[in-house]
Amino acid sequence: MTDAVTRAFEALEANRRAMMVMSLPELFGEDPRRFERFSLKLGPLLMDFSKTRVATSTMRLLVDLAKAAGVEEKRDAMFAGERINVTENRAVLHVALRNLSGAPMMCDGRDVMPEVAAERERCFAFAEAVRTGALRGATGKRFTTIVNIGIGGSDLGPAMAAEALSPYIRRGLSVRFVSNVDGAHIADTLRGLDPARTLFVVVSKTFTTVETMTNAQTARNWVAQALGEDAVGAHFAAVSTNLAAVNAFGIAEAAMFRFWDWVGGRYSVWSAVGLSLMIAVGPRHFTAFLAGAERVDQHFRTAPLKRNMPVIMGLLGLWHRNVWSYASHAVLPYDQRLARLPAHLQQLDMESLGKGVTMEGKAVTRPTGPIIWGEPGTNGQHAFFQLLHQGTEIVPCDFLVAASPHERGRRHHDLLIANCLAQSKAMMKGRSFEEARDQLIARGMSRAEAERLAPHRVFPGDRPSTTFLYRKLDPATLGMIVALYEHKVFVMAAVLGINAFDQWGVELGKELATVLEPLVAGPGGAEEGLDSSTAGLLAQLRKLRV
Ligand SMILES: O=P(O)(O)OC[C@H]1O[C@H](O)[C@H](O)[C@@H](O)[C@@H]1O
Repeated sequence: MTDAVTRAFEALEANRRAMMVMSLPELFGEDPRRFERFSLKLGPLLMDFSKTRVATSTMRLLVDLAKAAGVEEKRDAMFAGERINVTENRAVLHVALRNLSGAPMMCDGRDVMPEVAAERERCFAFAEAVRTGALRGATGKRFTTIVNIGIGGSDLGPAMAAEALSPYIRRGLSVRFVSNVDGAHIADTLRGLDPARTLFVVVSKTFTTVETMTNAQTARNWVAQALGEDAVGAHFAAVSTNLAAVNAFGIAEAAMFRFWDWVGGRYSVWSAVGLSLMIAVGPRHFTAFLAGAERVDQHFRTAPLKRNMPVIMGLLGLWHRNVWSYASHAVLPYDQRLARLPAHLQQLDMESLGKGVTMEGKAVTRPTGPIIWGEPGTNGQHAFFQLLHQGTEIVPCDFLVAASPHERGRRHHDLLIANCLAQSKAMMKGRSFEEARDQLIARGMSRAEAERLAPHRVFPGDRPSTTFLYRKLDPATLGMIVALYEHKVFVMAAVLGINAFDQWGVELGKELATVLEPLVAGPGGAEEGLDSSTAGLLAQLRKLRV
């Protein structure tokens, strides 16, 4: 971390201390224009961060922090195709995948746009053929179910988006996702499916991931058993960067769709990794999804920092994580179809920001990414919101809600919105002891009893939240939301000086699993040298196994 960044953080620390004399309700009280001052609009989407504890001075200092850290230069380096993923020596160009303008994007001195466009066209043609029935299973029946086999970035993005866009899925088609190596997952996924009408899309950047390969093999056997070995080819497509491994699995080149090493797994839904989604919603809606993201990219590249939505999201993330020391961040979509958004953002944010060393390999001096978690409202209200309102941890929250639903009839949606607004208001405003007590007395309770109960009914308030309000959860808006969070993460990593694009932290467990698998499968007696916990668990496993 450079001296300039350290100084910018120190100035923010001082700002925090100064801010502590005023509560959020007081900030609202003193400035009737607080909402206008601390909200941003981008097309159909509004971001209201007036309920975070910031003043104009805070925002100025946060922008100074971004400048000191060279966020703009780093952003431009990403768009210019520089190898900013220094530990894997790769460029980071998922933005090229949604560059519908076709303007050149360079990687190693070459414009990648022609091959991006060509591969997208191949995917679209394949998707259309499945949708229209031009492409059928081995017995001549139309496909009615697409099963996406993948994990991590090869699962979460498309799974999240397919659920979010379910109103746009073609009638008569359904899409399922299987990821876990737990055999229960594929067993439950395949139950009730007709092999003759099922198309598998095996998605793996590396095509070596053990979960995906194991599930793909099981699916292959399932098809072969029902329809015969010769039928297998007609029921599989693959998405990967590893052509040789796809061939070795027996999937023909015509049914293989590729992407590039400059697309990180958690940033890959925009590529052929979105094939299942393309089949489900069709090329037109998928293009709208890309266009939403492209709109955010253009904004991220050109808007001044202080009015740049993903920049502000990232800076508020740093304000909360690094200046106020809040350890977690909740994503609360008041939009049931965004149920998998928290899981997608967990990978996006925690694999990107869960780092302990800087780009130069030195231990970081400040905390890095927060813990990301969440569930849709209103469900969460009846579960963990208790802690959000009265617990001792302060958790900054993102609320997301659409102005209009896809469904007819307004009652459900009016209730949904009212609840969303009520929660962020309650977090901000809280309820004092006196208010709680007087409320109880007004309901006819004795003063003594009211004073006994009131402490339990106090809400400290002053808890920060940001609300994203959008017209409707359509493909373009979903594209915007996902791209906003991607760039938010970019901004945080840029300031913290860490590499957002590698994930070495997932390797050790994989290596150890490879060593342990033969011990789990074997007859025992090979535990020598193992720690006593692992050895003890293996011994007990043998006793318990039926
Ligand atoms: O697409 P694949 O190569 O199968 O990788 C799937 C996932 O597994 C890895 O372990 C990484 O942690 C993820 O970033 C990646 O998305």
